[in-house]
Amino acid sequence: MARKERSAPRRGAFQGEDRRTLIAGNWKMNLTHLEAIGLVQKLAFSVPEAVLDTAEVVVLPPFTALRSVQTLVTGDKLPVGYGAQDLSVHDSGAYTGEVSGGMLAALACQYVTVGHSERRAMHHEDDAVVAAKAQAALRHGIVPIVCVGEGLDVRRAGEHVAFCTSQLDASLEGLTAEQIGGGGPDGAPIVIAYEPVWAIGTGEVATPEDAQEVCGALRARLAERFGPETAASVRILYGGSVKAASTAGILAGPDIDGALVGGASLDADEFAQICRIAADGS
Ligand SMILES: O=C(CO)COP(=O)(O)O
Repeated sequence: MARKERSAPRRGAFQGEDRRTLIAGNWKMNLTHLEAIGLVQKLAFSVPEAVLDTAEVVVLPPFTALRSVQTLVTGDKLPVGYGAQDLSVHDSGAYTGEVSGGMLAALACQYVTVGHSERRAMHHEDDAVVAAKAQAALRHGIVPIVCVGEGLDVRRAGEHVAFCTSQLDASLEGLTAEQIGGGGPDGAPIVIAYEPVWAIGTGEVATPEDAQEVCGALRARLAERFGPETAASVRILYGGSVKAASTAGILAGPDIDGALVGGASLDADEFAQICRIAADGS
C-alpha cells in the first residue's frame, strides 16, 4: 500500500510528515488458511474505502495462511496490506522449522513483527536476536515492527520508561539511522510497537496517558540516538487489549501512530470499527 501523508496531522514532540496511521491485526496462532480467506473477505466488505485514504490496514496471519491471503489481496486488488509474525535471523540453510525473510519477501510480505513479548517470553528471544531479526527483515525489503514493553512488576516499580527505552536501544543494536528512517522498501522507516505485557490479552488496556508517556519516551530516545528527523519518521504503535471503545483515546496521543491489535483483529466487525475510528481521528 502506498504511504501517504496524514490528512489531519497531529502535533507531537516530533511531527513526522509521513506518519500515516497504521492499524495492524496480529492474528497470532489463530485461523487456518481457509478461515483466513473468510476473514480477509469480510474485512474487505467491512472497512469502508474512505478509511484507507487516511489509515493503512494490515493483517499479520500465521505463515500457513500467507499464500492464501496474498492470492486474495493481489487477485482482488484489496487495499489491505499483510505481513508475517516472525522470521528467521538466517537467510537459508539447515534451520529446521524456520522461515526466512527471503521466503516472506517472495510472498510480497510488507511487514513482520519482531520481538513480540510472546516470542521473547516463550521462545527465549533476547534483544540481540530481535535486532538480528530486524536486520534480516530489512535485508529482504520487509519493514520490521519492533515490539517492546514492560511486565507488570516493572510497571508497578515505576520503571517502565527506563525499561522500554533500554529494551528499544538493545533491540535496535547495530541498526543505522538510515535503516531506521528509511531501510524498508521505497525508503519506508521501521515501525515500533509499544505493547505492555500486562495489557496483552488481559482486557486491561493502558490509559491514553500511560501509552503516550512511553511512546513519547521511545520517540525521544530515537531522536537522541538517530536524530530528530529519523525519530519523526518512525511510526510508533500501541498494542495491548485495543478494542473499538479504546481506540480514539489511545490514538489521541501525539506520539501514537496506530495500533497493533490482537484478539479484536479476529473479529471483522470490531477490527473494521477500530480502523474507522483510527481514520476519523476522533
Ligand atoms: O499482542 C498483541 C498484539 O500484538 C495484543 O494482543 P491483544 O489485543 O489480544 O491484547
